[in-house]
Amino acid sequence: MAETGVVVHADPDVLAQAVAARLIIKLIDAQAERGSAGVVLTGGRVAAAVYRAVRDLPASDAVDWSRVDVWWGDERFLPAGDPDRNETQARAALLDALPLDPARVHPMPASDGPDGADPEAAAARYADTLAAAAKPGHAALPHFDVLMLGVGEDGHVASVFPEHPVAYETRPVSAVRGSPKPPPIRTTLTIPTINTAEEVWLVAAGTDKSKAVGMAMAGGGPVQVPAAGVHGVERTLWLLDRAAAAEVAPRLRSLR
Ligand SMILES: O=C1O[C@H](COP(=O)(O)O)[C@@H](O)[C@H](O)[C@H]1O
Repeated sequence: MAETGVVVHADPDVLAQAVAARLIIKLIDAQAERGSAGVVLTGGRVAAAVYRAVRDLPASDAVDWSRVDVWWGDERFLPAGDPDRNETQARAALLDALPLDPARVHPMPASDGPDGADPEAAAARYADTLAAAAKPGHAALPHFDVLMLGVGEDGHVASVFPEHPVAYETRPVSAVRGSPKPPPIRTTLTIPTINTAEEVWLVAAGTDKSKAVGMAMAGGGPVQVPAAGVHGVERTLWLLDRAAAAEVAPRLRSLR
């Protein structure tokens, strides 16, 4: 049975360091077990801090980065290189410093990419990219060892926003129009796709996240609080700082 864990760290810096260390170990273990590793990145402030911490931790040399597949959970549909793209942020904070195999880095298409400014076509293209990396005989998705998510103040994860049509989407990847958080057009893995990951880590820091985290952990509805609807096949981990954990019931805080 899949387990759920909650780990609360003192502050955002300690949280970023701890998540970075955990990620390095997870990738090392995945490579020892399967020969390669697949990670799904997220965007946002805490994610950027985690990426910088991975870059700066000497233990990251123990990962064979040439055998890591890098995917994204969501993307702001903007031109390549735009500073607001999650890809741009991850490259600047971490990826540019790693000896990755460029063929194994899979950003979501940009708005000046092969499909132009058509996010539905970009989402379909990303679904095809995922399917092409799937193991024969498996569903049309590759193996995700770990999928990281930030948590929005409104409870969104990736670009699945509360009460938005994307919260009901069953295709693997979706365009998002009318996002309540700028920019308005995005692409995202959908909840059913997120929930195929071996481990899902929800990483949140700060008081502004405490309400959403508290509601998600208290069993909020997945359409009203998308963070409540995600889970890993083997493990779901809530990785929080004290401020973000402020509204988590004490009995849930001790889950391991
Ligand atoms: O727009 C987005 O926001 C969320 C949360 O970001 P944060 O800065 O509040 O931590 C992020 O998880 C998502 O990937 C991104 O597109």
